Amino acid sequence: MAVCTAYNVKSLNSSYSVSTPAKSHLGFHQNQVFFYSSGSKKTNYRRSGSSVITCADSGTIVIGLAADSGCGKSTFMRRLTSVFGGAAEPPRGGNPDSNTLISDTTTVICLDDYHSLDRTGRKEKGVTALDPKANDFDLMYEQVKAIKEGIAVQKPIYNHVSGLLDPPELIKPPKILVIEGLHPMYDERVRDLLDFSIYLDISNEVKFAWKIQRDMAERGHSLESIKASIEARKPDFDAYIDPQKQYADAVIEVLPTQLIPDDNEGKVLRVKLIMKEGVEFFSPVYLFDEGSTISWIPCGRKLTCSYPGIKFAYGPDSYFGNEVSVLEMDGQFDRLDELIYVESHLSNISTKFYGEVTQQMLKHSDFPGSNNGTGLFQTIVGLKIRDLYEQLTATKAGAPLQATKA
Ligand SMILES: Nc1ncnc2c1ncn2[C@@H]1O[C@H](COP(=O)(O)OP(=O)(O)OP(=O)(O)O)[C@@H](O)[C@H]1O
Ligand SMILES: O=C(CO)[C@H](O)[C@H](O)COP(=O)(O)O
Repeated sequence: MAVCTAYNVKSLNSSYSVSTPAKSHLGFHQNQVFFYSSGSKKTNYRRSGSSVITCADSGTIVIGLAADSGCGKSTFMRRLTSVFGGAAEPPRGGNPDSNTLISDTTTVICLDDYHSLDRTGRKEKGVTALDPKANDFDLMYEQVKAIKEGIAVQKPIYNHVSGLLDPPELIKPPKILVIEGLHPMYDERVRDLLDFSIYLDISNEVKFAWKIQRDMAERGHSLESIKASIEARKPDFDAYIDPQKQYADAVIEVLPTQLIPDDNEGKVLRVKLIMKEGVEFFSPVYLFDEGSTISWIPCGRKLTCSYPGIKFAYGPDSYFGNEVSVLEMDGQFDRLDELIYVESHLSNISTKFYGEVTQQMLKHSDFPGSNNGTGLFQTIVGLKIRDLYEQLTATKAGAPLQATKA
């Protein structure tokens, strides 16, 4: 959707005419003229006289979400889509093994679709899917750029069931495109297209515990095969995936709890939300007092906590040489409805009404991590993305036009 505004247009009257495919969506207000159209980024509108007005498209906003496999990307995407008030579904009538999820506002594409080598090809060449050699970054860049500019693309599909590359599917430009997967911030060209980026940083101990839970309980894998798969991926994970966190605007870091000495169960988690300072349209969340260093145990009269309790921390820090604010939660909630007490002490959470975070968390209490900092911080980042989208769209829509003589 292009929303174009021309300022200081003199002598507007009903005889003003515009030769544009969007003529029916022309609107006047005071001395401004608004055009609404769909299509590519720049559209020229010719006035009946001789001036040409160039206007900018509000375009597609692109969000990058990076994490290793099995680290909560799908769960995060479901929380994000819900913040925009919809449910995401695979493209209708398309490949049943498509990795894409579409809702009214968002389209989530999985970057596994840019694997250039299929499962057999990787095996033959002795490379993992994490190796850049197994991925087509030129195509990823071209297609994300095209979508950002309002152009639909035929994106390949990597079929996780067969391990083959399936025929492509059509991706139309949405309001928000989320590119999720192993490498959204690896290639500098793709990275530069991102309006906001998130890295889910799951420590090895926790990743192992989650993998066991899913792949052993739900997929029937053995403990040995899970260990072997994590070990086999580790060198490439360290070389190509993990370094991307230095570029992220927000990092959700998940660590074992510090509340239970030598805990190795991985059930109680310590979660940090690391937020870069100075990112346009993103103001970091804070606890009590912006910029201060705070330690807070909220358990007591207003928050029920069983062993080992809950501890929050907040303060400024440095992360890969960048100034950041860090909000931390260790422990888990006993009663989600009491989360409102914590929410009311957080600021800059970009809610539209009092208690929206608590409402979202209660709505999805069955999602993994809903009783701890993973669910809380994913929900908050979802709200921040909505806020960023609204600010970016408003800014682009209101950007002064360059009016030039034809
Ligand atoms: N916050 C969490 N707390 C506990 N377990 C979690 C959490 N997030 C994810 N998990 C576990 O990890 C599994 C994978 O989560 P999810 O499907 O969201 O990850 P993913 O990154 O999309 O995985 P993949 O890339 O393999 O599809 C879940 O089934 C669950 O067992
Ligand atoms: O890391 C992964 C997903 O993020 C997968 O391992 C990768 O896509 C390879 O797929 P498959 O397991 O089907 O061979």
